[in-house]
Amino acid sequence: MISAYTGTQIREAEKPLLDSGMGAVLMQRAAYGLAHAVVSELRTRGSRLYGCSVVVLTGKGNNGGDGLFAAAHLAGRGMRTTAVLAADSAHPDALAAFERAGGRVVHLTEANAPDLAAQAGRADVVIDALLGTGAQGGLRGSAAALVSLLAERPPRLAVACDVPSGLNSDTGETAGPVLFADLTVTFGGAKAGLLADPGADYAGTVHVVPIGIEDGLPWPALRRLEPSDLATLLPSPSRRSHKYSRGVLGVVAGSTAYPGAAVLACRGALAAGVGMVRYLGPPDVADLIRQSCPEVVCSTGTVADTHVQAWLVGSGMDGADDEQMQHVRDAADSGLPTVADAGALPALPDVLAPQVVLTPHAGELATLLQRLGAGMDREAVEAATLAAARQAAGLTEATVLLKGATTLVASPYQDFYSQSDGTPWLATAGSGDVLAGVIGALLAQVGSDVGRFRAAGIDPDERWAAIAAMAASLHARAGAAASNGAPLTAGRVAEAIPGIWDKVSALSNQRPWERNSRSHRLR
Ligand SMILES: NC(=O)C1=CN([C@@H]2O[C@H](COP(=O)(O)OP(=O)(O)OC[C@H]3O[C@@H](n4cnc5c(N)ncnc54)[C@H](O)[C@@H]3O)[C@@H](O)[C@H]2O)[C@@H](O)CC1
Ligand SMILES: Nc1ncnc2c1ncn2[C@@H]1O[C@H](COP(=O)(O)OP(=O)(O)O)[C@@H](O)[C@H]1O
Ligand SMILES: [K+]
Repeated sequence: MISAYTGTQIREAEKPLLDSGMGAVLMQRAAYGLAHAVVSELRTRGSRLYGCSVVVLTGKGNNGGDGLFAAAHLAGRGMRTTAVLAADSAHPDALAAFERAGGRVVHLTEANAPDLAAQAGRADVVIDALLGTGAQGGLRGSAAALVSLLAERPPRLAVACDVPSGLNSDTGETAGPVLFADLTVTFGGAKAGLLADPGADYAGTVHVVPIGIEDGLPWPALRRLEPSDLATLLPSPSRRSHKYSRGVLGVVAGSTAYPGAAVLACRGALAAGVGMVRYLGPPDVADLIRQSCPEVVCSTGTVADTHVQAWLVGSGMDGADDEQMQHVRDAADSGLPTVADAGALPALPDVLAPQVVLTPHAGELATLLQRLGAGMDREAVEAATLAAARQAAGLTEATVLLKGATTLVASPYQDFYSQSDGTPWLATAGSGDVLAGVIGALLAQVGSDVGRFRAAGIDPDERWAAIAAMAASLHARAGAAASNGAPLTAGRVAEAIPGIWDKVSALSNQRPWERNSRSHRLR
């Protein structure tokens, strides 16, 4: 499990060490980790090190200090280093070390910003050390001008020091221009803003460098499940299992206009290991399901007389079908874990419960928030995904999974997950229906297995968010595997799920020391 923290949490964890006079040591660790990451990245790219040109953009705070000390290390390896000082001062010890190592210093002004941007654009490496966790708002003045110009002609390798400057390290929100990084080298722990869109767009690959504050870190602001977590959390049947003990999912989905959504939701659920799927819906949709997924049991009863462990409601549903909408409300009211997708979202009461997992994309979340009186349109949701998901979970008291390139899950309590394991090829019609099926299948199988989550360090009351994150990760990994860089259809995402399940389950046999490393990369 990868944990991410707000800038404030990281600074509080640093404080006892700073108070005991360890500040310079922490900075050296950060700078060495940054320099080492730059060297590794250049080697991976097959670039030479000696004579390689490095431009470090520096602000006046400790972030600039990290950048200057790192550049001093790189100068010591024979790289041609230039520091662009964007403020009227710079970290004095770091600047002195940089100059001693033979680095060249230039001062940024409004007038020379275009020249320096052109120079940085030609460099082999640009290190962005303008602002870190101490940023108040975005880049301003000549630093903003430089970064805007650099965006037009980006360098071969842009490396952000701790966070891309101008990005809010707590939320991933931006104010003003931000340089897109290929690699963000972040210190002491991942910052939550690097794992939530739009911050994740700017961060590139995130590399965490431990600096010795890790034991003082609090409960993370955000977590990310890794394959080894899936290996621990995914169920496997015991020798005496039968289809009912393995979990039955009830599906209320599809309409005459969108019958395929019900089929895809059922396929997602079947592929994700559920013991049985029972379908409740219009006869024409049921006929299509019988033809496409003969494993599904179609019935005509009500929610109350359909015996299941979890419900999936809403995919491809038509709000005009009163009977179906009544099923949706009954399922959400049943107390059973329920995934509520697409057409179910407008039909549900405002206040729900944590075992109800809502699965909006940004547009649907904006509509939901507007209904609840929180005025956010789609653009506002996309600009502040973490805040929007948190607000929706708080207002509805449900678990909210916000779909997108990064999928965020917010529990109504304190747990948040960010999964980004997929491929943009997943943005294809029906892909969300498959995801709803996977969530439903996992709710039915492990929703009541409190011990499984407690053993994995997850508060049992917060397990609904963990289940949604597990499903998002499985779905995204299946999509990436099925696509392999080429176009994808939703049905193929479902087909790829058992293969991914098998692959990650194999990790549970791995030796624990193979799962840990001191410094790690986030995919
Ligand atoms: N505290 C420590 O000992 C450590 C801090 N580390 C580094 O220190 C960074 C935090 O350092 P600081 O607290 O000095 O903060 P920053 O370096 O992020 O920047 C703060 C400085 O920039 C100015 N500033 C803030 N917002 C601005 C804006 N929008 N435009 C222009 N100037 C602005 C502030 O007045 C302040 O002088 C971390 O991101 C990390 O890189 C690491 O060296 C590890 C150890
Ligand atoms: N750019 C992207 N990169 C990775 N995954 C994406 C991207 N865009 C969308 N997805 C994923 O694809 C799925 C799309 O779901 P949704 O928008 O509900 O589509 P539909 O309604 O057609 O089924 C979600 O799981 C979402 O997280
Ligand atoms: K930075």
